[in-house]
Amino acid sequence: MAEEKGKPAFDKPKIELHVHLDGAIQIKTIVDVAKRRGITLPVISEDEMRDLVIMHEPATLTEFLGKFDHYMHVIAGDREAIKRIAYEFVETKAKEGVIYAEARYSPHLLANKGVDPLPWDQKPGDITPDDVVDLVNQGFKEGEKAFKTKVRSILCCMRHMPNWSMDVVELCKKYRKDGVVAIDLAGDESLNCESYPGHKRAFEEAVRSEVHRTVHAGEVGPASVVKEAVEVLKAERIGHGYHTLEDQTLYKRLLQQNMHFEMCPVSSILTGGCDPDFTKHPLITFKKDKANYSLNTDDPTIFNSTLNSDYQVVQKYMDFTEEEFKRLNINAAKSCFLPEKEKDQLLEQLYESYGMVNRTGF
Ligand SMILES: O=c1[nH]cnc2c1ncn2[C@@H]1O[C@H](CO)[C@@H](O)[C@H]1O
Repeated sequence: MAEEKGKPAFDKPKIELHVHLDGAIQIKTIVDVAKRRGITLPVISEDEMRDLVIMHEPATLTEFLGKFDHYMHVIAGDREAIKRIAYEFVETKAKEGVIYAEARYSPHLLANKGVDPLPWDQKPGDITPDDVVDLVNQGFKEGEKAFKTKVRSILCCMRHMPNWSMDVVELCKKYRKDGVVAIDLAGDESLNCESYPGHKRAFEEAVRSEVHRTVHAGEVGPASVVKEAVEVLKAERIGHGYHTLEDQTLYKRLLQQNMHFEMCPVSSILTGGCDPDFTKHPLITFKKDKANYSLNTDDPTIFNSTLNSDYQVVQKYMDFTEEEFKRLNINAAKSCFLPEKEKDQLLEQLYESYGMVNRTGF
């Protein structure tokens, strides 16, 4: 899904709330780091590597998650690489006109010490999940200085690794005043929490310590996963949530509660979450109902996309207007996990650049 040429669909400041740091790594960086570390990749050139990593056709979430296996071992366990991907992330977002982003990742999946089992068949090293958070913070801070885009982290628990989740919430608490704004649950949502109490306990601790919460739910899985995210894990935002529409009672209740849905249109097709016909996309219903949602890239490396691709798709196939783009970005700012004062400043910045004197109705 290459970016279409021409003028950006919405050439104004934007907010992005759902993007995986490890799904937003430049292919060039992967190839460079592999060379420096003497890691052999399955292919040689940057073009071949891109071809291997990107999804060309709609597939399944499981096939999509398999794409990370091609390159995570290159970045994991390497200080310079972890810092570099964070710094370059800020640069990319600044170029896309994003003034504030919440980037998510699993600190465990980038570590090579203090994580059981060690991911990606790595040799043991000296980078713990805590070190990973610190390195990403350094990259984001240097990036913010250079490119003026603010980025904060959301730390992911992984559905298939419930024994990591307590660590994740503890890291959220430790870094709450230093770059980390929330906890997430990512990975294969067919594994529910009833059978994985580790996540439930971590999210209970998040509630107790006032750590913000978002959960991947209803992306490819049924509405019951969304229900569980809201009722059991006390999610304040839903990652994706397309399949919420299959339970109209739940959908109406969440509309009433003004629940925020982090929508990723390009992603939703390629992961098999939604019908490939964009003109039938659930987002059209969310828009009609004036729901609270944002537009996001999710994993731009693997979808070969930019934030503009997502804006272009909804403009072209779902009749999104400039007014709707403004409305959804204001909703994103209102639903972001920054402290209230910083959130107000962000909103002011949007109102001003959108030329909105009358702020009612949004
Ligand atoms: O769309 C998605 N749905 C569920 N899990 C995802 C998605 N994109 C990425 N990840 C998973 O989240 C981890 C941390 O960033 C990634 O390594 C990947 O396994």
